[in-house]
Amino acid sequence: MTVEEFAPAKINLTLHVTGQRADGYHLLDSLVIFADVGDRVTVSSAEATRLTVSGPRAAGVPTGDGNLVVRAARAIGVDADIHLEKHLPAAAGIGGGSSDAAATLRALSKLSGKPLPAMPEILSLGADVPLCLRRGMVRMEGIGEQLTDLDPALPLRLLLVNPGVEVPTPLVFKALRRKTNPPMDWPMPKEGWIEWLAAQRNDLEAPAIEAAPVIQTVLDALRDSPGCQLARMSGSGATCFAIFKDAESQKQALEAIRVTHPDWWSVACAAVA
Ligand SMILES: C[C@](O)(CO)[C@H](O)COP(=O)(O)OP(=O)(O)OC[C@H]1O[C@@H](n2ccc(N)nc2=O)[C@H](O)[C@@H]1O
Ligand SMILES: Nc1ncnc2c1ncn2[C@@H]1O[C@H](COP(=O)(O)OP(=O)(O)OP(=O)(O)O)[C@@H](O)[C@H]1O
Repeated sequence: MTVEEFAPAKINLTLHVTGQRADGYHLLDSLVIFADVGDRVTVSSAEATRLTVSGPRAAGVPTGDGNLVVRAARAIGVDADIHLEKHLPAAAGIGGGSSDAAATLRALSKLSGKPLPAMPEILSLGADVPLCLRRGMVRMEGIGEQLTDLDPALPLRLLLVNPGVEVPTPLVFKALRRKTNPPMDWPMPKEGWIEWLAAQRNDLEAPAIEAAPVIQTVLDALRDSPGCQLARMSGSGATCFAIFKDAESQKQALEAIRVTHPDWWSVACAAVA
């Protein structure tokens, strides 16, 4: 038996850092959606766990214990042949490894009939792993363990753009100067949602730009694109997202960015329900 699971990119539409715990982990308030672009995890029963990786973004992805997919298989306690088809850039703020781990847990749970591990174990795989088991639009609080499912995401027309620099998450959190910042304005409104979103923040954007100034170049390119309603960095970067007013402006912006920056990873996508 073979089970296949999609591992979508997660997009932090907002990421407010509201405090820091004694163990160093930061308290977050984040609005998250999932994109219809992502990796693919396929599992089949085996005597011992073995991981193979292919796909356009496979280069440099670990195939041993360093891969979150293998750690996820250990956590649920199911041996399998696992194949990871990698489409998302790594260390990019769109949850590549975390989403792969979540997809692996789901796939191995279906394959074996075993339930998913409990929250503390899932969280220990990575602060984003519990989040990546969800779909739709989610509010994430705590260090990533407090999750509230919201109404399904609006049919957003998005671009994701990554300039090809890997920004390690710990480095960006460390570079954040003010650890206590206001949470999101809540509740979020149904009318004037884009304006509300524009008034929220990603507190990791400034420290990530300090580490990798090209992120500002990405944001400028997106904001200068006709029809762009909002552009912001996702997670700890360097991937940025932009929301477009219609399909035509989304398409034109993608074409223009691919011409001016053929070395950047850029895709058009929508939110998955
Ligand atoms: C920035 C986000 O992507 C937002 O969704 C996540 O909070 C990061 O999630 P993640 O990559 O799964 O994070 P982990 O692998 O658990 O942690 C990597 C490192 O990020 C920092 N970290 C992560 C999450 C958090 N709430 N506070 C932190 O300070 C810690 O230095 C930690 O050592
Ligand atoms: N399945 C995986 N895919 C990509 N990288 C992985 C994977 N498992 C482990 N890694 C390692 O984890 C590091 C971080 O990659 P990942 O794609 O998880 O990024 P991230 O930006 O930290 O995600 P997040 O949005 O959760 O912060 C990589 O440099 C890589 O060495």
